[in-house]
Amino acid sequence: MPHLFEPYTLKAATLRNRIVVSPMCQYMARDGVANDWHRVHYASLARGGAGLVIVEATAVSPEGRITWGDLGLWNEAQAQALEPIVASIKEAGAVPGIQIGHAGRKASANRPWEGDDHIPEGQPNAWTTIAPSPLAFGGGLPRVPREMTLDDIARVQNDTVQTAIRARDLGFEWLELHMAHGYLAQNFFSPHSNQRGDRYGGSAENRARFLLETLVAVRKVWPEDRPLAVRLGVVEFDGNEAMLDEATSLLQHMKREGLDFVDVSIGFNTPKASIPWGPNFMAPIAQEVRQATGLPGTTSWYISKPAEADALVREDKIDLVTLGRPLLADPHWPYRAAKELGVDNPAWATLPAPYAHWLARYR
Ligand SMILES: C=C(C(=O)O)c1ccccc1
Repeated sequence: MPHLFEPYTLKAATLRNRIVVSPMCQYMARDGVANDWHRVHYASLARGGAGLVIVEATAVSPEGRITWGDLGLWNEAQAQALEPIVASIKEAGAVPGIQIGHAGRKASANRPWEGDDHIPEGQPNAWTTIAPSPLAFGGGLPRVPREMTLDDIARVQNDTVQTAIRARDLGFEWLELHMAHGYLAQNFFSPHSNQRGDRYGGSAENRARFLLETLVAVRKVWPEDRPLAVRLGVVEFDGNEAMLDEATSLLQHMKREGLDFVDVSIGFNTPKASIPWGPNFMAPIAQEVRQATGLPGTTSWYISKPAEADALVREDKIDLVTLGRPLLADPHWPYRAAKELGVDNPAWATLPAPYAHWLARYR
């Protein structure tokens, strides 16, 4: 059996294979409420055969959205709208996961295909952005965020806990805290965006404090038998070589506090980064982080070929393969990979009966 199609168990979650649908913002919500777009989107991805489907970055509060089209889980109407999505993912045989977070200084933006930039201040659908320090990201995101008070920090951490409780009660079985990609948690962790003089800024330990406190608070409400993960930007590709060591130290501490799994990603916290895009380019970094922390993990970015994805697992670089765009292009990528890798009965190994029956028949 190819390693990519071996089951994977972590705590009480068992994935039918090593393929993960990356949380990918759809920006199609209104007031944070999921709709038919999301129901079809997630059911299709789950029916395509992935082992774990992680629902896109879901905001813990209104000002925590990247754009006005982001999903939210700060109220009961949003929770109710997610119920059928959890059910359809499970019904298709995949594990339902969700990523939650706060956009920090990248918030209050237009949807990527409508500018990918900050909504001009004063426009009716713009809102005040908050972050550790009054430092703008730059480029198309020039707004200077309001510096968070200690009360703001406590509120956002409580918002995150309340969202985790709603996700728990909805039946999500895998929770990922979004601590990457230039959003709020990354804003605290990175010197590019955190120049606070209090206990949340300065040293690496202080810059990690918000992230660690949030992990500890969520762990207290997230069931012990359900995996708790973080997606963390461990490199910035901006010449700051210390960041990987700081991230590794943080993850080691998080593991001691109950973190179960890490999704190794990129900081995306400065427009000056020089990212070495290329096939599977994050895999060696993910392997290094897994070895240094003892955490199981995954990564994504430029992973697209079934044989290469299988090799990443076989060579113990990553435990799970997280795919984004290849699954948008082809939600049945798992079926195609199963065929290519020689899995017996590839249709029945990946697809629901109404599809598998016809694909396996008349061969
Ligand atoms: C919308 C993103 C997310 O939700 O993490 C994102 C941000 C930066 C790069 C890739 C994806």
